[in-house]
Amino acid sequence: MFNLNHISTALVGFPIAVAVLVIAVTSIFEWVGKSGRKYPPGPKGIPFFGNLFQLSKQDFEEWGHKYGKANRISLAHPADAYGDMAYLRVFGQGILLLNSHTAAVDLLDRRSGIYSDRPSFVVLNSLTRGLFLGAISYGDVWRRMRRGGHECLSKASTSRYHGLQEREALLFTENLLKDSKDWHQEVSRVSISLLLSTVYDVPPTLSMQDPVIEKFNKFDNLIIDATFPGNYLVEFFGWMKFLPSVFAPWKTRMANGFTEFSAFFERLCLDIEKQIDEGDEKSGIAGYVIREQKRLGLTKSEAAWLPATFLNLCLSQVTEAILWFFLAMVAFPEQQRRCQQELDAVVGRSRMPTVEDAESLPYIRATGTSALETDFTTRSVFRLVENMHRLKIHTGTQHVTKQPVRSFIVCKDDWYQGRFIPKGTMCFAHIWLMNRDKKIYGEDAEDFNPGRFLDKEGRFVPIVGETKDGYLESEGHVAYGFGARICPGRYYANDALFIIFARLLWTATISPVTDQRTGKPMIPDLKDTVGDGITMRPPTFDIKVSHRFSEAATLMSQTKELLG
Ligand code: HEM
Repeated sequence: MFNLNHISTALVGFPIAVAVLVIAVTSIFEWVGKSGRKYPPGPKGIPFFGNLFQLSKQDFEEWGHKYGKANRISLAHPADAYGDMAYLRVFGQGILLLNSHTAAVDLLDRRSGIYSDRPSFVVLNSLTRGLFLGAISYGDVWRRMRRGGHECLSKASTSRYHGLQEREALLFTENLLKDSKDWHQEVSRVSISLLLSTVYDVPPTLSMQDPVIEKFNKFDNLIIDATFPGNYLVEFFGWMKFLPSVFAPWKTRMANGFTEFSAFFERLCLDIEKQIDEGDEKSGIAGYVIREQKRLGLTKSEAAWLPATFLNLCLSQVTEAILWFFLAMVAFPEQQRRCQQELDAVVGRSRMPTVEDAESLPYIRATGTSALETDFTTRSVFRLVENMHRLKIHTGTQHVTKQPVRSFIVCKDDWYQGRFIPKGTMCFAHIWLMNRDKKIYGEDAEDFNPGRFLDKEGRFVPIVGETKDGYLESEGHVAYGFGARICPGRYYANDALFIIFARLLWTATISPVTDQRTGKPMIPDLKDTVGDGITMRPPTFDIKVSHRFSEAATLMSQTKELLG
Protein backbone atom coordinates (compact mmCIF):
# COMPACT_ATOMS: atom_id res chain seq x y z
CA MET A 1 0.00 0.00 0.00
CA PHE A 2 1.19 3.45 -0.69
CA ASN A 3 0.01 6.94 0.01
CA LEU A 4 1.37 10.42 0.30
CA ASN A 5 2.75 9.58 3.72
CA HIS A 6 5.02 7.07 2.04
CA ILE A 7 6.31 9.81 -0.24
CA SER A 8 6.81 12.14 2.65
CA THR A 9 8.65 9.51 4.70
CA ALA A 10 10.85 8.63 1.76
CA LEU A 11 11.59 12.25 0.92
CA VAL A 12 12.34 13.24 4.48
CA GLY A 13 15.05 10.57 4.42
CA PHE A 14 16.86 12.46 1.66
CA PRO A 15 19.56 14.85 2.67
CA ILE A 16 17.82 18.18 2.09
CA ALA A 17 20.58 19.61 -0.07
CA VAL A 18 20.45 16.66 -2.46
CA ALA A 19 16.68 16.92 -2.65
CA VAL A 20 16.84 20.62 -3.49
CA LEU A 21 19.49 19.91 -6.13
CA VAL A 22 17.43 17.13 -7.70
CA ILE A 23 14.35 19.38 -7.78
CA ALA A 24 16.31 22.25 -9.30
CA VAL A 25 18.01 20.10 -11.95
CA THR A 26 14.77 18.30 -12.87
CA SER A 27 12.91 21.59 -13.15
CA ILE A 28 15.62 23.09 -15.37
CA PHE A 29 15.60 20.01 -17.62
CA GLU A 30 11.82 20.16 -17.83
CA TRP A 31 11.88 23.85 -18.67
CA VAL A 32 14.62 23.47 -21.29
CA GLY A 33 12.87 20.43 -22.74
CA LYS A 34 9.55 22.26 -23.01
CA SER A 35 10.77 25.56 -24.31
CA GLY A 36 10.01 26.39 -27.90
CA ARG A 37 7.66 23.44 -28.36
CA LYS A 38 3.93 23.53 -28.28
CA TYR A 39 2.76 20.67 -26.11
CA PRO A 40 -0.84 19.44 -26.07
CA PRO A 41 -3.00 21.49 -23.68
CA GLY A 42 -3.31 20.43 -20.06
CA PRO A 43 -3.53 21.66 -16.49
CA LYS A 44 -0.61 23.72 -15.19
CA GLY A 45 1.53 21.88 -12.70
CA ILE A 46 4.27 22.89 -10.30
CA PRO A 47 8.01 22.33 -10.73
CA PHE A 48 9.31 18.82 -10.09
CA PHE A 49 5.97 17.34 -8.90
CA GLY A 50 4.13 18.45 -12.03
CA ASN A 51 0.39 17.67 -11.78
CA LEU A 52 0.79 15.15 -8.95
CA PHE A 53 -1.21 17.14 -6.40
CA GLN A 54 -4.03 17.84 -8.83
CA LEU A 55 -4.68 14.22 -9.54
CA SER A 56 -7.00 13.74 -6.63
CA LYS A 57 -8.82 17.02 -7.13
CA GLN A 58 -9.43 17.07 -10.85
CA ASP A 59 -11.71 14.77 -12.63
CA PHE A 60 -10.04 13.32 -15.67
CA GLU A 61 -13.24 13.38 -17.58
CA GLU A 62 -13.53 17.09 -16.91
CA TRP A 63 -9.99 17.52 -18.23
CA GLY A 64 -11.03 15.62 -21.31
CA HIS A 65 -13.72 18.22 -21.96
CA LYS A 66 -11.84 21.30 -20.79
CA TYR A 67 -8.59 20.77 -22.64
CA GLY A 68 -10.49 19.23 -25.46
CA LYS A 69 -12.18 22.57 -25.98
CA ALA A 70 -8.85 24.35 -26.00
CA ASN A 71 -7.65 21.86 -28.55
CA ARG A 72 -10.68 22.19 -30.74
CA ILE A 73 -9.61 25.63 -31.79
CA SER A 74 -6.85 24.02 -33.78
CA LEU A 75 -8.97 21.18 -35.07
CA ALA A 76 -10.14 20.96 -38.61
CA HIS A 77 -13.43 19.59 -37.32
CA PRO A 78 -14.79 21.95 -34.70
CA ALA A 79 -17.92 19.86 -34.34
CA ASP A 80 -15.99 17.18 -32.43
CA ALA A 81 -17.82 16.34 -29.22
CA TYR A 82 -14.57 16.08 -27.30
CA GLY A 83 -11.20 17.47 -27.91
CA ASP A 84 -8.53 15.02 -28.65
CA MET A 85 -5.84 15.29 -26.02
CA ALA A 86 -4.82 16.52 -22.59
CA TYR A 87 -1.22 16.50 -21.38
CA LEU A 88 -0.01 16.13 -17.77
CA ARG A 89 3.26 15.60 -15.98
CA VAL A 90 4.07 13.70 -12.81
CA PHE A 91 7.68 13.79 -11.60
CA GLY A 92 8.75 14.75 -15.11
CA GLN A 93 6.90 11.82 -16.69
CA GLY A 94 4.71 13.10 -19.54
CA ILE A 95 1.21 11.61 -19.64
CA LEU A 96 -1.02 12.01 -22.69
CA LEU A 97 -4.74 11.39 -22.33
CA LEU A 98 -6.37 10.48 -25.61
CA ASN A 99 -10.00 11.55 -25.42
CA SER A 100 -11.40 10.80 -28.85
CA HIS A 101 -11.65 7.92 -31.28
CA THR A 102 -9.99 10.11 -33.84
CA ALA A 103 -6.86 10.68 -31.79
CA ALA A 104 -6.71 7.09 -30.55
CA VAL A 105 -7.05 5.66 -34.04
CA ASP A 106 -4.70 8.23 -35.58
CA LEU A 107 -1.98 7.55 -33.05
CA LEU A 108 -2.43 4.06 -31.65
CA ASP A 109 -3.63 2.43 -34.89
CA ARG A 110 -2.16 4.44 -37.72
CA ARG A 111 1.14 5.23 -36.05
CA SER A 112 1.40 1.93 -34.24
CA GLY A 113 5.13 1.77 -35.03
CA ILE A 114 5.57 4.68 -32.60
CA TYR A 115 2.74 4.02 -30.13
CA SER A 116 2.86 0.31 -29.34
CA ASP A 117 5.46 0.11 -26.63
CA ARG A 118 4.57 -0.41 -22.97
CA PRO A 119 5.99 1.44 -19.99
CA SER A 120 8.95 -0.47 -18.59
CA PHE A 121 7.83 -1.11 -15.04
CA VAL A 122 10.90 -1.92 -13.00
CA VAL A 123 9.19 -4.09 -10.39
CA LEU A 124 6.96 -5.94 -12.86
CA ASN A 125 9.96 -6.71 -15.03
CA SER A 126 11.84 -8.12 -12.13
CA LEU A 127 8.89 -10.48 -11.57
CA THR A 128 8.28 -11.43 -15.20
CA ARG A 129 11.68 -10.81 -16.88
CA GLY A 130 10.07 -9.63 -20.10
CA LEU A 131 7.84 -12.70 -20.51
CA PHE A 132 4.45 -11.19 -19.66
CA LEU A 133 2.80 -10.53 -23.03
CA GLY A 134 0.64 -7.59 -21.95
CA ALA A 135 3.68 -5.69 -20.68
CA ILE A 136 6.44 -6.76 -23.05
CA SER A 137 8.26 -4.03 -24.96
CA TYR A 138 7.29 -3.68 -28.58
CA GLY A 139 9.96 -5.78 -30.26
CA ASP A 140 10.93 -9.27 -31.38
CA VAL A 141 9.92 -11.18 -28.25
CA TRP A 142 6.52 -9.46 -28.26
CA ARG A 143 6.10 -10.22 -31.98
CA ARG A 144 6.88 -13.92 -31.52
CA MET A 145 4.60 -14.32 -28.52
CA ARG A 146 1.82 -12.23 -30.00
CA ARG A 147 1.93 -14.31 -33.20
CA GLY A 148 1.52 -17.48 -31.14
CA GLY A 149 -1.43 -15.91 -29.34
CA HIS A 150 -2.95 -14.65 -32.57
CA GLU A 151 -2.80 -18.08 -34.19
CA CYS A 152 -4.66 -19.61 -31.24
CA LEU A 153 -7.30 -16.90 -30.99
CA SER A 154 -7.83 -15.50 -34.49
CA LYS A 155 -11.40 -15.31 -35.76
CA ALA A 156 -10.84 -18.43 -37.84
CA SER A 157 -9.52 -20.51 -34.97
CA THR A 158 -12.05 -19.68 -32.25
CA SER A 159 -14.46 -22.39 -33.45
CA ARG A 160 -12.20 -24.95 -31.79
CA TYR A 161 -13.34 -23.60 -28.40
CA HIS A 162 -17.07 -23.54 -29.10
CA GLY A 163 -17.69 -27.01 -27.66
CA LEU A 164 -16.10 -26.18 -24.34
CA GLN A 165 -17.73 -22.74 -24.21
CA GLU A 166 -21.14 -24.38 -24.68
CA ARG A 167 -20.38 -26.97 -22.03
CA GLU A 168 -19.33 -24.31 -19.53
CA ALA A 169 -22.41 -22.20 -20.28
CA LEU A 170 -24.61 -25.23 -19.59
CA LEU A 171 -22.92 -26.07 -16.27
CA PHE A 172 -23.11 -22.44 -15.22
CA THR A 173 -26.86 -22.30 -15.94
CA GLU A 174 -27.45 -25.58 -14.15
CA ASN A 175 -25.52 -24.45 -11.06
CA LEU A 176 -27.35 -21.14 -10.86
CA LEU A 177 -30.71 -22.84 -11.13
CA LYS A 178 -29.73 -25.16 -8.29
CA ASP A 179 -28.58 -22.32 -6.06
CA SER A 180 -28.23 -18.65 -6.89
CA LYS A 181 -27.33 -17.48 -3.38
CA ASP A 182 -23.61 -17.37 -4.15
CA TRP A 183 -24.00 -16.36 -7.77
CA HIS A 184 -20.95 -14.03 -7.61
CA GLN A 185 -18.84 -17.00 -6.62
CA GLU A 186 -20.35 -19.05 -9.44
CA VAL A 187 -19.40 -16.32 -11.93
CA SER A 188 -15.79 -16.50 -10.72
CA ARG A 189 -15.88 -20.28 -10.97
CA VAL A 190 -17.24 -20.39 -14.51
CA SER A 191 -14.69 -17.80 -15.68
CA ILE A 192 -11.69 -19.66 -14.32
CA SER A 193 -13.09 -23.01 -15.45
CA LEU A 194 -13.67 -21.69 -18.97
CA LEU A 195 -10.20 -20.23 -19.22
CA LEU A 196 -8.34 -23.16 -17.67
CA SER A 197 -10.07 -25.48 -20.17
CA THR A 198 -9.25 -23.13 -23.02
CA VAL A 199 -5.63 -22.68 -22.08
CA TYR A 200 -4.68 -26.07 -20.59
CA ASP A 201 -7.40 -28.29 -22.00
CA VAL A 202 -8.50 -29.61 -18.62
CA PRO A 203 -12.01 -30.79 -17.59
CA PRO A 204 -14.35 -28.25 -15.96
CA THR A 205 -13.12 -26.88 -12.65
CA LEU A 206 -15.79 -27.56 -10.06
CA SER A 207 -14.18 -26.15 -6.93
CA MET A 208 -12.41 -22.87 -6.30
CA GLN A 209 -10.19 -24.68 -3.81
CA ASP A 210 -8.24 -26.31 -6.63
CA PRO A 211 -4.46 -25.84 -5.97
CA VAL A 212 -3.89 -24.67 -9.58
CA ILE A 213 -6.42 -21.87 -9.05
CA GLU A 214 -4.78 -20.90 -5.78
CA LYS A 215 -1.43 -20.66 -7.51
CA PHE A 216 -2.83 -18.49 -10.33
CA ASN A 217 -4.49 -16.25 -7.74
CA LYS A 218 -1.17 -15.87 -5.97
CA PHE A 219 0.47 -14.90 -9.27
CA ASP A 220 -2.31 -12.40 -9.96
CA ASN A 221 -1.85 -10.80 -6.54
CA LEU A 222 1.86 -10.40 -7.14
CA ILE A 223 1.21 -8.81 -10.54
CA ILE A 224 -1.24 -6.40 -8.90
CA ASP A 225 1.30 -5.57 -6.24
CA ALA A 226 4.02 -4.98 -8.83
CA THR A 227 1.92 -2.79 -11.12
CA PHE A 228 -0.28 -0.78 -8.83
CA PRO A 229 0.58 2.85 -9.56
CA GLY A 230 2.45 4.37 -6.67
CA ASN A 231 3.27 1.12 -4.88
CA TYR A 232 6.98 1.49 -5.57
CA LEU A 233 8.95 4.73 -5.62
CA VAL A 234 11.47 3.11 -7.94
CA GLU A 235 8.99 3.57 -10.79
CA PHE A 236 9.49 7.34 -10.41
CA PHE A 237 13.11 7.46 -9.32
CA GLY A 238 14.95 5.02 -11.59
CA TRP A 239 18.19 5.27 -9.62
CA MET A 240 16.51 3.41 -6.76
CA LYS A 241 16.80 0.16 -8.71
CA PHE A 242 20.52 0.20 -7.91
CA LEU A 243 19.84 0.09 -4.17
CA PRO A 244 20.87 -3.21 -2.56
CA SER A 245 18.05 -5.65 -1.70
CA VAL A 246 18.24 -4.80 1.96
CA PHE A 247 16.88 -1.31 1.16
CA ALA A 248 14.68 -2.58 -1.66
CA PRO A 249 13.01 -5.77 -0.36
CA TRP A 250 10.82 -5.98 -3.46
CA LYS A 251 13.88 -7.20 -5.37
CA THR A 252 14.06 -10.46 -3.45
CA ARG A 253 10.29 -10.91 -3.40
CA MET A 254 9.96 -10.48 -7.15
CA ALA A 255 13.02 -12.61 -7.93
CA ASN A 256 11.60 -15.43 -5.79
CA GLY A 257 8.25 -14.94 -7.52
CA PHE A 258 9.89 -15.32 -10.92
CA THR A 259 11.56 -18.59 -9.88
CA GLU A 260 8.39 -19.97 -8.30
CA PHE A 261 6.04 -19.11 -11.17
CA SER A 262 8.43 -20.02 -13.97
CA ALA A 263 8.74 -23.48 -12.44
CA PHE A 264 4.93 -23.70 -12.10
CA PHE A 265 4.20 -22.62 -15.68
CA GLU A 266 6.91 -24.92 -17.04
CA ARG A 267 5.52 -27.84 -15.06
CA LEU A 268 2.04 -27.27 -16.49
CA CYS A 269 3.49 -27.27 -20.01
CA LEU A 270 5.62 -30.33 -19.32
CA ASP A 271 2.51 -32.28 -18.32
CA ILE A 272 0.85 -31.29 -21.57
CA GLU A 273 3.94 -32.20 -23.57
CA LYS A 274 3.89 -35.67 -22.04
CA GLN A 275 0.23 -36.12 -22.90
CA ILE A 276 0.89 -35.00 -26.47
CA ASP A 277 3.73 -37.55 -26.67
CA GLU A 278 1.30 -40.20 -25.50
CA GLY A 279 -0.98 -39.37 -28.43
CA ASP A 280 -3.41 -36.95 -26.77
CA GLU A 281 -4.44 -34.09 -29.06
CA LYS A 282 -4.42 -31.32 -26.42
CA SER A 283 -6.18 -28.66 -28.46
CA GLY A 284 -5.95 -25.84 -25.88
CA ILE A 285 -3.71 -22.80 -26.21
CA ALA A 286 -0.82 -24.41 -24.32
CA GLY A 287 -0.98 -27.55 -26.48
CA TYR A 288 -0.90 -25.44 -29.63
CA VAL A 289 2.03 -23.35 -28.42
CA ILE A 290 4.02 -26.44 -27.41
CA ARG A 291 3.42 -28.16 -30.74
CA GLU A 292 4.32 -25.04 -32.71
CA GLN A 293 7.09 -23.80 -30.41
CA LYS A 294 9.91 -24.32 -32.92
CA ARG A 295 8.10 -22.78 -35.85
CA LEU A 296 7.07 -19.79 -33.75
CA GLY A 297 10.68 -19.40 -32.61
CA LEU A 298 9.72 -19.42 -28.92
CA THR A 299 12.18 -20.35 -26.18
CA LYS A 300 11.12 -22.84 -23.51
CA SER A 301 10.38 -20.03 -21.04
CA GLU A 302 8.43 -18.00 -23.59
CA ALA A 303 6.35 -21.07 -24.50
CA ALA A 304 5.59 -21.68 -20.82
CA TRP A 305 4.75 -18.06 -19.95
CA LEU A 306 2.59 -17.33 -23.00
CA PRO A 307 -0.43 -19.52 -22.06
CA ALA A 308 -0.22 -18.47 -18.40
CA THR A 309 -0.16 -14.82 -19.41
CA PHE A 310 -3.28 -15.32 -21.49
CA LEU A 311 -5.08 -16.78 -18.54
CA ASN A 312 -3.98 -13.99 -16.25
CA LEU A 313 -4.83 -11.19 -18.66
CA CYS A 314 -8.35 -12.27 -19.44
CA LEU A 315 -9.70 -13.69 -16.22
CA SER A 316 -10.88 -10.53 -14.50
CA GLN A 317 -12.14 -9.09 -17.80
CA VAL A 318 -14.42 -12.03 -18.48
CA THR A 319 -15.59 -12.24 -14.86
CA GLU A 320 -16.47 -8.56 -14.78
CA ALA A 321 -18.29 -8.61 -18.12
CA ILE A 322 -20.54 -11.39 -16.79
CA LEU A 323 -21.19 -9.52 -13.53
CA TRP A 324 -22.27 -6.37 -15.42
CA PHE A 325 -24.54 -8.48 -17.59
CA PHE A 326 -26.38 -9.69 -14.48
CA LEU A 327 -26.81 -6.14 -13.30
CA ALA A 328 -28.23 -5.20 -16.71
CA MET A 329 -30.68 -8.12 -16.63
CA VAL A 330 -31.92 -7.20 -13.16
CA ALA A 331 -32.17 -3.50 -13.85
CA PHE A 332 -33.67 -3.77 -17.34
CA PRO A 333 -36.20 -6.64 -17.35
CA GLU A 334 -37.62 -5.40 -20.64
CA GLN A 335 -34.30 -6.06 -22.42
CA GLN A 336 -34.19 -9.51 -20.84
CA ARG A 337 -37.68 -10.27 -22.14
CA ARG A 338 -36.71 -9.14 -25.64
CA CYS A 339 -33.71 -11.48 -25.58
CA GLN A 340 -35.97 -14.36 -24.55
CA GLN A 341 -38.55 -13.55 -27.22
CA GLU A 342 -35.77 -13.67 -29.78
CA LEU A 343 -34.54 -17.02 -28.43
CA ASP A 344 -38.06 -18.47 -28.63
CA ALA A 345 -38.54 -17.20 -32.18
CA VAL A 346 -35.16 -18.32 -33.55
CA VAL A 347 -34.05 -21.33 -31.49
CA GLY A 348 -37.44 -22.51 -30.20
CA ARG A 349 -37.92 -24.44 -27.00
CA SER A 350 -36.81 -27.88 -28.12
CA ARG A 351 -33.00 -27.37 -28.04
CA MET A 352 -30.49 -25.12 -26.30
CA PRO A 353 -28.77 -22.40 -28.38
CA THR A 354 -25.23 -22.93 -29.68
CA VAL A 355 -22.48 -20.47 -30.63
CA GLU A 356 -23.44 -21.04 -34.28
CA ASP A 357 -26.80 -19.37 -33.54
CA ALA A 358 -25.07 -16.05 -32.84
CA GLU A 359 -25.63 -14.72 -36.36
CA SER A 360 -29.38 -15.27 -36.04
CA LEU A 361 -29.65 -13.76 -32.55
CA PRO A 362 -28.75 -10.12 -33.12
CA TYR A 363 -30.56 -8.79 -30.06
CA ILE A 364 -28.63 -11.06 -27.70
CA ARG A 365 -25.35 -10.14 -29.40
CA ALA A 366 -26.29 -6.50 -29.09
CA THR A 367 -27.10 -6.97 -25.41
CA GLY A 368 -23.68 -8.52 -24.79
CA THR A 369 -22.06 -5.73 -26.75
CA SER A 370 -23.97 -3.18 -24.70
CA ALA A 371 -22.77 -4.76 -21.48
CA LEU A 372 -19.23 -4.24 -22.75
CA GLU A 373 -19.71 -0.82 -24.22
CA THR A 374 -22.04 1.29 -22.22
CA ASP A 375 -22.57 2.27 -18.59
CA PHE A 376 -21.21 -1.00 -17.47
CA THR A 377 -17.93 -2.80 -17.95
CA THR A 378 -16.06 0.07 -19.42
CA ARG A 379 -17.56 2.67 -17.17
CA SER A 380 -14.39 2.46 -15.17
CA VAL A 381 -11.80 1.45 -17.66
CA PHE A 382 -10.45 4.90 -17.26
CA ARG A 383 -9.84 4.26 -13.59
CA LEU A 384 -6.49 3.10 -14.85
CA VAL A 385 -5.40 6.68 -15.01
CA GLU A 386 -7.49 7.64 -12.07
CA ASN A 387 -5.42 5.22 -10.10
CA MET A 388 -2.68 7.73 -10.28
CA HIS A 389 -4.85 9.40 -7.63
CA ARG A 390 -3.66 6.76 -5.26
CA LEU A 391 -0.35 8.53 -5.17
CA LYS A 392 -2.17 11.03 -3.06
CA ILE A 393 -5.28 9.44 -1.68
CA HIS A 394 -4.89 5.75 -1.46
CA THR A 395 -7.86 4.08 0.15
CA GLY A 396 -9.05 0.55 0.57
CA THR A 397 -7.97 -2.65 -1.03
CA GLN A 398 -6.14 -2.62 -4.28
CA HIS A 399 -7.95 -4.22 -7.14
CA VAL A 400 -6.12 -2.70 -10.03
CA THR A 401 -5.04 -5.35 -12.44
CA LYS A 402 -2.86 -5.50 -15.48
CA GLN A 403 -2.18 -1.82 -15.37
CA PRO A 404 0.47 -1.94 -18.05
CA VAL A 405 -1.74 -3.53 -20.67
CA ARG A 406 -3.70 -0.33 -21.11
CA SER A 407 -0.98 2.20 -21.46
CA PHE A 408 1.48 2.94 -24.19
CA ILE A 409 4.86 4.59 -24.28
CA VAL A 410 5.66 6.78 -27.24
CA CYS A 411 8.95 5.44 -28.51
CA LYS A 412 9.87 8.34 -30.86
CA ASP A 413 9.27 12.09 -30.68
CA ASP A 414 6.09 12.85 -32.58
CA TRP A 415 3.85 15.73 -33.67
CA TYR A 416 0.07 15.55 -33.83
CA GLN A 417 -2.38 18.34 -34.63
CA GLY A 418 0.50 20.78 -34.38
CA ARG A 419 1.41 19.62 -30.86
CA PHE A 420 4.67 18.06 -29.76
CA ILE A 421 4.50 14.63 -28.11
CA PRO A 422 7.93 13.76 -26.73
CA LYS A 423 9.46 10.31 -26.79
CA GLY A 424 8.76 8.46 -23.53
CA THR A 425 5.28 9.98 -23.03
CA MET A 426 2.85 7.58 -21.38
CA CYS A 427 -0.38 7.47 -23.42
CA PHE A 428 -3.72 6.45 -22.01
CA ALA A 429 -6.74 5.88 -24.22
CA HIS A 430 -9.79 7.34 -22.49
CA ILE A 431 -12.01 4.39 -23.41
CA TRP A 432 -14.75 5.38 -20.97
CA LEU A 433 -15.18 8.77 -22.59
CA MET A 434 -14.99 7.36 -26.11
CA ASN A 435 -17.68 4.79 -25.40
CA ARG A 436 -19.95 7.68 -24.46
CA ASP A 437 -19.20 9.97 -27.38
CA LYS A 438 -22.56 11.50 -28.30
CA LYS A 439 -21.35 12.25 -31.80
CA ILE A 440 -20.98 8.53 -32.36
CA TYR A 441 -23.61 6.96 -30.12
CA GLY A 442 -26.22 9.69 -30.16
CA GLU A 443 -27.87 11.66 -27.36
CA ASP A 444 -28.59 8.50 -25.35
CA ALA A 445 -24.91 7.54 -25.33
CA GLU A 446 -25.06 7.09 -21.54
CA ASP A 447 -27.90 4.58 -21.63
CA PHE A 448 -27.87 0.80 -21.70
CA ASN A 449 -29.46 0.38 -25.08
CA PRO A 450 -28.76 -2.79 -27.09
CA GLY A 451 -30.97 -1.35 -29.85
CA ARG A 452 -28.17 0.99 -30.88
CA PHE A 453 -26.33 -2.00 -32.34
CA LEU A 454 -29.22 -2.98 -34.62
CA ASP A 455 -30.14 -1.53 -37.98
CA LYS A 456 -33.69 -0.82 -39.17
CA GLU A 457 -34.16 -4.45 -40.17
CA GLY A 458 -33.02 -5.59 -36.71
CA ARG A 459 -29.64 -6.86 -37.97
CA PHE A 460 -26.57 -6.57 -35.75
CA VAL A 461 -24.35 -3.74 -36.94
CA PRO A 462 -20.94 -3.51 -35.35
CA ILE A 463 -20.45 -0.01 -36.71
CA VAL A 464 -22.78 2.12 -34.66
CA GLY A 465 -21.85 5.41 -36.14
CA GLU A 466 -19.16 6.93 -38.21
CA THR A 467 -16.67 9.56 -37.37
CA LYS A 468 -15.41 11.78 -40.12
CA ASP A 469 -12.99 9.10 -41.36
CA GLY A 470 -15.32 6.14 -40.94
CA TYR A 471 -13.60 4.98 -37.76
CA LEU A 472 -15.08 2.76 -35.10
CA GLU A 473 -15.18 -0.43 -37.04
CA SER A 474 -15.50 -4.02 -35.93
CA GLU A 475 -16.87 -4.16 -32.41
CA GLY A 476 -18.96 -1.02 -32.17
CA HIS A 477 -17.07 -0.09 -29.03
CA VAL A 478 -13.46 0.28 -27.99
CA ALA A 479 -13.41 -1.87 -24.86
CA TYR A 480 -10.81 -4.11 -26.50
CA GLY A 481 -8.28 -1.34 -27.05
CA PHE A 482 -6.40 -0.24 -30.14
CA GLY A 483 -3.71 -0.82 -32.69
CA ALA A 484 -1.02 -3.46 -32.52
CA ARG A 485 -1.79 -4.17 -28.85
CA ILE A 486 -5.55 -4.59 -29.31
CA CYS A 487 -6.90 -7.48 -27.24
CA PRO A 488 -6.07 -10.69 -29.13
CA GLY A 489 -8.78 -12.55 -27.17
CA ARG A 490 -11.69 -10.44 -28.42
CA TYR A 491 -13.20 -13.00 -30.81
CA TYR A 492 -12.92 -15.68 -28.18
CA ALA A 493 -14.44 -13.38 -25.54
CA ASN A 494 -17.35 -12.40 -27.81
CA ASP A 495 -18.26 -16.06 -28.40
CA ALA A 496 -17.83 -17.06 -24.76
CA LEU A 497 -19.95 -14.21 -23.45
CA PHE A 498 -22.58 -14.73 -26.13
CA ILE A 499 -23.13 -18.40 -25.32
CA ILE A 500 -23.12 -17.85 -21.56
CA PHE A 501 -25.78 -15.16 -21.89
CA ALA A 502 -27.81 -17.04 -24.53
CA ARG A 503 -27.93 -20.40 -22.70
CA LEU A 504 -28.76 -18.75 -19.41
CA LEU A 505 -31.59 -16.64 -20.83
CA TRP A 506 -32.95 -19.54 -22.88
CA THR A 507 -33.34 -21.65 -19.74
CA ALA A 508 -33.92 -19.17 -16.96
CA THR A 509 -35.26 -15.82 -15.87
CA ILE A 510 -33.06 -13.61 -13.74
CA SER A 511 -34.90 -11.33 -11.35
CA PRO A 512 -34.12 -9.09 -8.43
CA VAL A 513 -35.08 -10.24 -4.94
CA THR A 514 -37.91 -8.49 -3.15
CA ASP A 515 -37.29 -6.17 -0.24
CA GLN A 516 -39.20 -7.76 2.66
CA ARG A 517 -39.93 -4.36 4.21
CA THR A 518 -41.23 -2.48 1.18
CA GLY A 519 -42.33 -5.36 -1.01
CA LYS A 520 -40.44 -3.74 -3.91
CA PRO A 521 -37.72 -5.33 -6.07
CA MET A 522 -34.22 -4.48 -4.84
CA ILE A 523 -32.39 -2.96 -7.83
CA PRO A 524 -28.79 -2.00 -7.12
CA ASP A 525 -27.63 1.53 -7.80
CA LEU A 526 -26.26 1.49 -11.35
CA LYS A 527 -23.66 4.09 -10.52
CA ASP A 528 -22.12 2.01 -7.74
CA THR A 529 -18.88 0.22 -8.47
CA VAL A 530 -16.45 -1.83 -6.45
CA GLY A 531 -12.70 -1.90 -6.89
CA ASP A 532 -9.98 0.50 -7.83
CA GLY A 533 -8.90 -1.10 -11.07
CA ILE A 534 -9.07 -0.55 -14.76
CA THR A 535 -12.25 -2.52 -14.81
CA MET A 536 -14.69 -2.41 -11.96
CA ARG A 537 -17.39 -4.75 -10.81
CA PRO A 538 -20.87 -3.96 -9.55
CA PRO A 539 -21.39 -4.27 -5.81
CA THR A 540 -22.82 -7.56 -4.57
CA PHE A 541 -26.58 -7.86 -4.89
CA ASP A 542 -28.99 -10.76 -4.58
CA ILE A 543 -30.82 -12.35 -7.49
CA LYS A 544 -33.37 -15.05 -8.18
CA VAL A 545 -32.82 -17.50 -11.03
CA SER A 546 -35.87 -19.55 -12.01
CA HIS A 547 -36.78 -21.94 -14.83
CA ARG A 548 -38.42 -20.11 -17.69
CA PHE A 549 -40.55 -23.02 -18.92
CA SER A 550 -41.30 -26.45 -17.55
CA GLU A 551 -39.39 -28.53 -20.13
CA ALA A 552 -36.20 -26.46 -19.75
CA ALA A 553 -34.74 -28.69 -17.00
CA THR A 554 -35.27 -31.91 -18.99
CA LEU A 555 -33.82 -30.40 -22.16
CA MET A 556 -30.81 -29.15 -20.25
CA SER A 557 -30.15 -32.62 -18.81
CA GLN A 558 -30.48 -34.17 -22.26
CA THR A 559 -28.01 -31.67 -23.70
CA LYS A 560 -25.62 -32.46 -20.84
CA GLU A 561 -25.87 -36.19 -21.51
CA LEU A 562 -24.82 -35.59 -25.09
CA LEU A 563 -21.58 -34.07 -23.78
CA GLY A 564 -20.65 -37.54 -22.53
C1 HEM B 1 -14.43 -9.08 -21.78
C2 HEM B 1 -13.33 -9.53 -22.24
C3 HEM B 1 -12.07 -8.75 -22.51
C4 HEM B 1 -11.82 -7.39 -22.54
C5 HEM B 1 -12.82 -6.27 -22.29
C6 HEM B 1 -10.42 -7.21 -22.85
C7 HEM B 1 -9.79 -5.99 -23.00
C8 HEM B 1 -8.45 -5.82 -23.29
C9 HEM B 1 -7.80 -4.54 -23.47
C10 HEM B 1 -8.48 -3.18 -23.38
C11 HEM B 1 -6.49 -4.78 -23.73
C12 HEM B 1 -5.40 -3.73 -23.96
C13 HEM B 1 -5.43 -3.28 -25.40
C14 HEM B 1 -4.58 -2.06 -25.64
O1 HEM B 1 -3.51 -1.93 -25.04
O2 HEM B 1 -5.02 -1.21 -26.46
C15 HEM B 1 -6.29 -6.21 -23.72
C16 HEM B 1 -5.08 -6.82 -23.94
C17 HEM B 1 -4.91 -8.18 -23.92
N1 HEM B 1 -5.90 -9.15 -23.79
FE1 HEM B 1 -7.87 -8.81 -23.49
N2 HEM B 1 -9.84 -8.44 -23.02
C18 HEM B 1 -10.80 -9.41 -22.82
C19 HEM B 1 -10.65 -10.78 -22.93
C20 HEM B 1 -9.46 -11.41 -23.24
C21 HEM B 1 -9.33 -12.83 -23.49
C22 HEM B 1 -10.49 -13.85 -23.45
C23 HEM B 1 -7.99 -13.07 -23.73
C24 HEM B 1 -7.29 -14.37 -24.05
C25 HEM B 1 -7.84 -15.57 -24.07
C26 HEM B 1 -7.29 -11.79 -23.65
C27 HEM B 1 -5.94 -11.61 -23.82
C28 HEM B 1 -5.29 -10.38 -23.86
C29 HEM B 1 -3.86 -10.22 -24.06
C30 HEM B 1 -2.82 -11.34 -24.20
C31 HEM B 1 -3.61 -8.83 -24.09
C32 HEM B 1 -2.26 -8.13 -24.26
C33 HEM B 1 -1.97 -7.86 -25.72
C34 HEM B 1 -0.64 -7.16 -25.99
O3 HEM B 1 -0.18 -6.39 -25.14
O4 HEM B 1 -0.11 -7.36 -27.09
N3 HEM B 1 -8.22 -10.81 -23.36
N4 HEM B 1 -7.52 -6.83 -23.46
